[in-house]
Amino acid sequence: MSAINVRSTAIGLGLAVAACVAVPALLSSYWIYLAITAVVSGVIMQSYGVIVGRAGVMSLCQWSFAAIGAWVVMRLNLSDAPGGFLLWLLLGGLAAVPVGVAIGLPALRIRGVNLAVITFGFAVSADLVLNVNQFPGTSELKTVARPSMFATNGRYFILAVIVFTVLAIGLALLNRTRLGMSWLELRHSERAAAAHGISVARSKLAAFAISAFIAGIGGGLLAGQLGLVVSSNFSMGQSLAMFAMAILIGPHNIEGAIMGGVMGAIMATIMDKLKLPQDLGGMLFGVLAIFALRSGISQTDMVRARKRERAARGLLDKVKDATGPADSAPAEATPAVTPAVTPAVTPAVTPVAAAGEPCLAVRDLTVRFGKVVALDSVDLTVPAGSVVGLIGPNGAGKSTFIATVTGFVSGYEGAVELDGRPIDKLTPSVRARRGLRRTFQTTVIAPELTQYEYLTIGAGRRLAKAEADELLDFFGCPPGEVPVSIVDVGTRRLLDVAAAIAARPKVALLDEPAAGQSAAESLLLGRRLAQVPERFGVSILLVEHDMELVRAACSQVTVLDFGHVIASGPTEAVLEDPAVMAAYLGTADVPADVPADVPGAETGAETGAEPVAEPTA
Ligand SMILES: Nc1ncnc2c1ncn2[C@@H]1O[C@H](COP(=O)(O)OP(=O)(O)OP(=O)(O)O)[C@@H](O)[C@H]1O
Repeated sequence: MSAINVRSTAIGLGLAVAACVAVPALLSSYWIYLAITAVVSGVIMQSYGVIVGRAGVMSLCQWSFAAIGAWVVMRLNLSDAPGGFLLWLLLGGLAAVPVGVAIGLPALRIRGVNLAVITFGFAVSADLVLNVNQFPGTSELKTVARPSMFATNGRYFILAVIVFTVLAIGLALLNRTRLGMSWLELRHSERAAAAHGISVARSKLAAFAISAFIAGIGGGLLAGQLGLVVSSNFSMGQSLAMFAMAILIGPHNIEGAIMGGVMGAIMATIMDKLKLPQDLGGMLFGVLAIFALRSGISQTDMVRARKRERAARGLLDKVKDATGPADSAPAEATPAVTPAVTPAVTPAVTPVAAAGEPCLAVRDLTVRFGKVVALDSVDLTVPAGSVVGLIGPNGAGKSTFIATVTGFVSGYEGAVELDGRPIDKLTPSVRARRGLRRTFQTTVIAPELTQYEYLTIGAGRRLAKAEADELLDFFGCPPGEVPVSIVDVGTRRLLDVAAAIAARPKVALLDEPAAGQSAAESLLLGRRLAQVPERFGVSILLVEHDMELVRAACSQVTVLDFGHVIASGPTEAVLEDPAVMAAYLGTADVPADVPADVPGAETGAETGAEPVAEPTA
């Protein structure tokens, strides 16, 4: 499921070999030199691909990392250090890593444009330092000694292609790991990443470190190409133009890195031939990049998404044909839950408390937002092997309860215990890894992921295809290859629930998972959720407004009103309690199965966005 695409890799390798044969044999020395420039720029583009394209961090200082690589290579060359050029290249890349991590540290607290300003500041400082201090060897005119095998420009082109290819394969493998996929999730929502147990800090620092390493290698290659480098080779203008190009093209896709490299090399030549100032090229990319930023998607992402969606639509049509018109039967005709798969084959991954024992125990929980007391001394227990409902009118404090228990709201009073152990001091990502997963009222899933990939992120481990298929079938999601971009909002919520369950946590806290579903789909989901503890070994705390769903899923219900628990106990008894109906529905005369999202205005409470602080992971 997460293996590297063999066909694309074989085609890519074939093209690389063809270029290595054709370029030195067929092109004049001028064009060979330009081809080297394109490949070296392509290497540096790959560093933008990691930090800007995948992790979504606005880094404007990749050329400064490249300068560090070049500096190390030239320094080692000047002192005739042992090991030769290839070792120096590696050391140049490694030397950029601690600087990348240091620049990444502010990124743990700062985002977006503010972070761009910090990286810009570093690039400007590096520019100043390089202007004052020459690169080693420039005053002695000691040019970099290339390896004898790659001494000529034709041969050096081959070396550059080898380095580019090795990095591209390494990144393709990395992108399929949890770390690589976590970058995509970070780009879309740090909260969602933390809820999946991803350490936001570690992922961001890793992105900075790896991108700095690649840029450092690129800088070292440039030093080998030019023999001697000067500060203007790593100017701010260059950095900005490459950044703009990265936004526009999307160098996290291999074709984007190649196109970026080629355009970077050719643009300078075209400007030269047209006798136009070089900065004009950078400005042109800058303008185009603004359009890319506005649309939120790079050119290569757009092309890839269209291709993938076309293929997935075919797959969806096939599934529709296979299942026939039964799927489009009226909502009322929906039968009792009939999962299309064989009964549970996958045992729970995390050991859970014995059935009936408290798995999640919350005591005396009080949360204040200024003068608003969102939760007031709330006690709630989720016994192992059960589905517990948490209901109440809009603004009662349900989402705040989930956010607090999962660590997204700090500074609360009370105690939260998971499997008998206090977790109050833990960050959201650590709580998630301990076995507490949550979904959000507003689902944010990176649209470029397939459902399989999203489940893998949620699971936090390699997921067998059969296991992923079982989960998707169980929750009624389309086939796993279908990209999230063409999945409707209601199904994305189900996918989110499936991803939470895929982790086999001790408890999954689901915040209105049925929003966007029809009444029949919602009822079906309720019946499915009721099976989850036995089938997947996961207990559930369910926040919902749909009383039919709550009846179908929950054995116990706790009712909140203005942050207070007003009732708690077996579902039917609680839902028929006149005090609950009065509080929840506004009148005891209204039947309990009327959807309860209507009278929220009676409380005068705010609804909507997730009331949480930024994750502290
Ligand atoms: N970040 C915040 N700052 C200030 N007040 C907040 C914040 N988050 C929540 N509140 C308030 O806390 C109370 C509980 O809100 P919460 O969103 O938890 O209710 P809810 O029961 O989940 O509502 P809904 O059913 O509409 O989702 C509300 O009065 C809300 O306005």
